[in-house]
Amino acid sequence: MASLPRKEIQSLSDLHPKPENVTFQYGTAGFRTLASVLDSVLFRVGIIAALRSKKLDGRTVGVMITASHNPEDDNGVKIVDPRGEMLEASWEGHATVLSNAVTSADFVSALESFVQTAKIDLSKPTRIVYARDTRPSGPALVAALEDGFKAIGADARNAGVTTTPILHYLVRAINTKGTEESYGVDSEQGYFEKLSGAFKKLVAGRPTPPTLLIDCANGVGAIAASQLSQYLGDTLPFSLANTATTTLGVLNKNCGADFVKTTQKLPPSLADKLQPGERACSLDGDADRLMYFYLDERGHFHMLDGDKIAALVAAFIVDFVKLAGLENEIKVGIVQTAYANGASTKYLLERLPVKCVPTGVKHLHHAAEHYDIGVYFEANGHGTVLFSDTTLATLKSHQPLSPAQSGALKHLISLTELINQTVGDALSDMLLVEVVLAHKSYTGVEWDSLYADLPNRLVKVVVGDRNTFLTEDAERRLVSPPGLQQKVEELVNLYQGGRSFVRPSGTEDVVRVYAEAAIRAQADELAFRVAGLVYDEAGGDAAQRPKEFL
Ligand SMILES: CC(=O)N[C@H]1[C@@H](OP(=O)(O)O)O[C@H](CO)[C@@H](O)[C@@H]1O
Ligand SMILES: [Mg+2]
Repeated sequence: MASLPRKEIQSLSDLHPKPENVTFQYGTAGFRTLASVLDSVLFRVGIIAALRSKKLDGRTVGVMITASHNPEDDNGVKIVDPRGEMLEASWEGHATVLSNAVTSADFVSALESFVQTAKIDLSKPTRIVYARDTRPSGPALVAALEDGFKAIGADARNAGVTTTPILHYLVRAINTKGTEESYGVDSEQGYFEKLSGAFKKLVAGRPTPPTLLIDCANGVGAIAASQLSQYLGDTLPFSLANTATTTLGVLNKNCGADFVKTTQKLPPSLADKLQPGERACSLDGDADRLMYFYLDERGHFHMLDGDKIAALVAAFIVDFVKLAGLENEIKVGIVQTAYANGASTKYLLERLPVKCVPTGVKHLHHAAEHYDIGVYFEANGHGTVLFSDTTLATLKSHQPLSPAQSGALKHLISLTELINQTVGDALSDMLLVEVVLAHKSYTGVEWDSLYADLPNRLVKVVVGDRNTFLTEDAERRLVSPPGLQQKVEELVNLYQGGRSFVRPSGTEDVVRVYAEAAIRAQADELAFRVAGLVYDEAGGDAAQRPKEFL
């Protein structure tokens, strides 16, 4: 039986000491915090990822260094499983424990006991592919990660600076290379060719759409989008904004998908670029989230978020399934979280099965796998469409009975290639939206009119210990602190069309309050009343109470 290279690990680990007084947690988005404290975490993740690969018989696992839409000074790291999916949940706990071992010696002992209890065969090979976004802290963190690889002797491929979804794509492409399930050529070029090739088939014969303005959040999406444009040629003209990937201090600042979703406003930098009647979209810092928006004829801003994308895309896919004569074989379903706008849930429920799951992509992804075609989107614009293996086989073997069926079938197959099924992918989703808009001859206005969003408000509440907040029913109800849920409901009942829920964030040290109601002023009032209630119940200091809380 091979054993861990104790000495190498310990001596390299000494170069990456764990900072005192910091407790790390592998949460919804992996490890994510201030970049300045993450050095030891990266070193250790190098080793943990290697063990994960060994545990999976040497299949390739991914490591992505990014803090997505969070501020530039943050960074983070997450491990990607062989099918391009998020790390299996049980390993999140192991990663947390290992990252918190105090000294190098403690870390090595913790590793040894983990290898034993998890029954990891150390003689297995190790394969890893890793990448980072454009954050200035990236290179140093990559170096720490590489020390981890070196310590355990991992065979690791550097995919450089790229988007999170491209890294997920690479993982799946590497692991399926040369098999029947081949996901594509395992290079960035392979990714761009796959997406652009499918897009061109789907829009063939249609007029060139008006130029799309893309806000790249000054992040890695700017690099990927500009590469993509070379593959698309004039099939989709776009112009890029917020592309300053090397300027300090601008990443995600007053721009990007999270800015648009949380402020429900046009990024100020686009004010002189977007004209009334035109559509645009924003990516986030690692290009896995997408928000669309447009200015109406009077210049008013309208947001088309993840819920609107889900509604647009799901209806389109359902139509093609019917046109292809497959409505009995292939059932389409939707997955949302409690943050989905109530109006979207109502609209979708009238047409399709809809499931609500807890926040976090892995929950949505797993639930979507239960449908033949599962469409999932978080309201914040992270989502994708999954085609089950059976569905893929059905699409391959189905014999169309008419030219119309044959055309629809071909389109469905192209959609399976256009959509990055490993994870939400802003660029792939953007092409998907553009395909639907082109087929339906929709502008932002027609798309927006599918349903009218209920006004809503999201508020953060800083509390002493967010872990005292526990929820049930896909986070829609609080079970602890005791009695609080009932008080929330009493407030909700005072508002027409009111809905509100309270849950601890998985990525920030806050409790989030969401509220919606039939009119804007009421949604705001309900949110701030519930926030005040939460603050007071959690023993918040009266002197520090935010003045907007009611
Ligand atoms: C309200 C909201 O947008 N929450 C986000 C946020 O999670 P929290 O657990 O709410 O902090 O970050 C997650 C990871 O990016 C994302 O999946 C989720 O949708
Ligand atoms: Mg992101």
